[in-house]
Amino acid sequence: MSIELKNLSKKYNDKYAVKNLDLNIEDGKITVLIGPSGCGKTTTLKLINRLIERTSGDILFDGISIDNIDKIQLRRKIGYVIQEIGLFPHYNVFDNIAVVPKLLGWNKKKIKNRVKELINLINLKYDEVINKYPMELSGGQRQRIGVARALAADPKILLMDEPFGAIDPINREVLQDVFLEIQNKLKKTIVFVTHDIREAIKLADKIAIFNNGELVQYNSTLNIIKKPKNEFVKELLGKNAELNFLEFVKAEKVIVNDYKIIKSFNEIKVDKKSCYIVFNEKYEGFLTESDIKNNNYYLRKEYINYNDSVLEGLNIMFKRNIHYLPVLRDGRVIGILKYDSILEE
Ligand SMILES: Nc1ncnc2c1ncn2[C@@H]1O[C@H](COP(=O)(O)OP(=O)(O)OP(=O)(O)O)[C@@H](O)[C@H]1O
Repeated sequence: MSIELKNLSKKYNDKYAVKNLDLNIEDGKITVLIGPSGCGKTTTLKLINRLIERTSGDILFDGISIDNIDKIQLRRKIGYVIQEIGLFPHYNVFDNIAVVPKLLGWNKKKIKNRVKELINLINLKYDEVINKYPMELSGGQRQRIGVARALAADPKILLMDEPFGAIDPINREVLQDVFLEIQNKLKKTIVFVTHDIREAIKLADKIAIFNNGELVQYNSTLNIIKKPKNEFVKELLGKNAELNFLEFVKAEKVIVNDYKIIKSFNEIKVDKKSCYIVFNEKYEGFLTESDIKNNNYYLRKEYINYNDSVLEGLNIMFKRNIHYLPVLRDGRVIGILKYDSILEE
């Protein structure tokens, strides 16, 4: 479900918390809102969820104004995850996740199946956690339960306000990876607030940079890194933005399809593909255009997985002195990393 913010403003007394905000949040993508404290990120999330009312402008969901959507209907379409998650301390994990399905009047069997499915999705073991109370869980586990709870009624939109902010750096990385896996499967429309530029680079399809209630720049992660609009954006990105990008962004985000899959060498034609991938039941290896020109039909075996970082891919390329690298997901080729075009869009 897409969300369009149109000339949206929110004033408290005489001061703008959000000012003349135009933002098209794409369906099925992760949009990250980032900026200094007090710049209006949380206010924007609350406006979308109608926890607070706007002063002026409009918010459209798949083209329909928020004024024409029933508040309860709207909330059902939206899951909300916050930093100190707010799990109910006297409910066990099962009851915490089941809050919304129970409100919706689902039957017991449907609720149990859904809770099981969600525990599986967030990579926890059902029997180990299901009867525990929030205080018996680690911070990371609590946060996962919070995500499961927000997803319980299968909302189309997920609003996440610094959901991993209070987690230590190592567990944070794990949670981010789990989160990306979940998004890969579910393709929700996600608006994610963070302070942490590394987190933004890792998770975002698009980044919206805020300052003083106003939108400074909105673009794909790579375009922002390549063309920061002004000094403020440059400073926010920091010195190592390109390196962060290579380190944190998953290979699948920068693949190209400039390759051909073949079952035998007979299928090789001079059709200007940069790379031929030999694939029978499973991946066997690849040849590059120059291998073919040089009559070198010795299959190269390297590849990386879709969720490895681009930097890992580059590492292999440097070591093996190659410019291409097949990217696999569940044993299938989903594209190639191409040295020349990694930082292109
Ligand atoms: N209920 C309120 N009453 C008055 N002012 C408010 C209220 N809520 C927010 N503000 C002000 O609106 C501005 C934007 O706040 P908001 O919480 O959206 O910022 P933020 O970018 O999420 O900050 P942080 O990263 O610190 O959470 C701030 O100046 C804040 O003080």
